[in-house]
Amino acid sequence: MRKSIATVSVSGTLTEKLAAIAAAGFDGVEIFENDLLACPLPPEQIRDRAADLGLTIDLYQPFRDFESVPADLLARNLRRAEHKFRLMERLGADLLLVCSNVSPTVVGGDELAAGQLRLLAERAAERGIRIAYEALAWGRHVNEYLHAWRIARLADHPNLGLCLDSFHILSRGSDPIGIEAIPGEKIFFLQLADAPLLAMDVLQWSRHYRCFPGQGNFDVSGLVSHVLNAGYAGPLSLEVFNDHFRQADTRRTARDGMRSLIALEDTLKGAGRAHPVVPSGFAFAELADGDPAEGRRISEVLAGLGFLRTGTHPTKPVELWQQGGARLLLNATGGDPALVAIGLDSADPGGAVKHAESLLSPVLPRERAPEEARLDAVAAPDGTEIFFCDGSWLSDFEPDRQVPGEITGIDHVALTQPWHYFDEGELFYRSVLGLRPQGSLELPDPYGLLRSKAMASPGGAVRMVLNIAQVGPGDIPRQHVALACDDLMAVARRLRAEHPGLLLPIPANYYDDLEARHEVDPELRHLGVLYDKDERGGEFLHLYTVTVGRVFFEIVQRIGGYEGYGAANAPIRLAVQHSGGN
Ligand SMILES: O=C(O)c1ccc(O)c(O)c1
Ligand SMILES: [Mg+2]
Repeated sequence: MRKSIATVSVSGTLTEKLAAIAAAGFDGVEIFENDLLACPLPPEQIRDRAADLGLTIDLYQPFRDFESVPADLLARNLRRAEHKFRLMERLGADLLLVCSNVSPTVVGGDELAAGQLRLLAERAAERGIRIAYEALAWGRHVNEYLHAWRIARLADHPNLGLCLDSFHILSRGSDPIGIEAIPGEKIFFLQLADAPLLAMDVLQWSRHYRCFPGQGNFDVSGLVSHVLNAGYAGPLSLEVFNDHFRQADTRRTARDGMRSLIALEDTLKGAGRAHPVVPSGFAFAELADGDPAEGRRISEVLAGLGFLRTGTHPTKPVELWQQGGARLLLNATGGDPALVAIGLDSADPGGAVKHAESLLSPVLPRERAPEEARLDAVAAPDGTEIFFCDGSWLSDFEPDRQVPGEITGIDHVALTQPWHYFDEGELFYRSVLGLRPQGSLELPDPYGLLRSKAMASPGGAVRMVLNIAQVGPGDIPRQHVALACDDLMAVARRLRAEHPGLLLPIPANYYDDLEARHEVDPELRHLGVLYDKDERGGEFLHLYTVTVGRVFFEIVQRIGGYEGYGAANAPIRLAVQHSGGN
């Protein structure tokens, strides 16, 4: 299908927007009026610029507060419309979006609205222009798409049809099945936006929190399938009002929008089928283990946790450390200790990279000696390298040894996202890796708020937590690797006895509160182990190490089907980390 985007969805000036939208591979644009008003170019040059870039101008918008008005206002509104029609001729646009009236001066009655829209459509028809009528979710009288359709049907003019906007429909909880009763040729335009579920005024929700399909909680692809069943053949057009997008890099946002439409098409094509390349587990996590300023190295922490160095790469300064099913690569190429890459077990690494590439992810070049294992990798939006592994990579690290120990594997990794690319990260991990969102949270931090989203593969073999930290002066964005074990109390006892300096200290006040809420083993307090319990009785025991560079480790034990991440305890950790408990 043709792909379009409203210029309001990305940052920049109109000419920057057009260039970025074309570079991202869109076929067309909706020109948002404010972008045009602020542009120094005359409409003819904007038209030529778009054409040179290979973009069609699919829609001009919005035309506000037109219908259901008293007679004197109608005359003024028609005059206003004539001006916009002339502008559209100069711009080479033949579809005008008219959104439902939000003004308190509206006079009610479908007959009146239909009659006035019919007049507008007649005037438009004289110039070969069509009108797409859109029910804004906060429209004064018309705020449901089926109401807009009843009025358009009453008006009964070939140049009057509907603009359907997924946000307005889904934010009100309207059932999109009704779209199938609208003749496809009367749906003149389809605008797509997703949004997180928020309990707030719908206008504020729409103007600040929309996001690209796949980044929020709406079933946008389900809505699109109803629109296609109705016989709609126009473009899929993104229309997103988002405070972060307005500040983010123009080209990057446009590319992300394109990724969301490609993923949406994949979902429509593969409806009901499993994701093609969902990973089956963590092959490894790779950490840069340079010389940290404070002297401690990740390797010391790993040794304390019971890991053994089992191999060294033949040509690169990379060591393999193992314990149980957990494999960590330490890369001594310099830089502050940080989590730089994740290896995922994949049945088809080549296919996984192709899939990632089809979703516009940069494929990483790998310089490798001819005898080394083939590695397929792409870059995630946060810069983390994602490797797809079929097991052959381990042969680089002969001899591969079994290291029995308390740790059984990698439970999850927590990555810090740049704040203005948080939604991009979620879409990447959902579409490229087939992870499913498990929920999002906002957690108090002594100096701000931590926004966090958890995602997991079906079955939970791969779990990731994406955080955006508000980083204050002197703070570092932290990442962590959570290691699974079967007996956390035993691990804690040993660490407390042998390496007490590796453990993050937990305040006594936490245990006073914990003991008020749950009947817990008093030993938790003595060992500094944190505890959580879910509504279904699942339990979670965990502890944290101190931070080295940007990285710390968590050790976790899941009991009774616990699916969370101990979010209730994260604010305690953040406060201790901030207060120099490291
Ligand atoms: O927020 C608005 O005013 C607005 C304008 C035009 C649209 O298409 C829309 O969905 C919302
Ligand atoms: Mg809209």
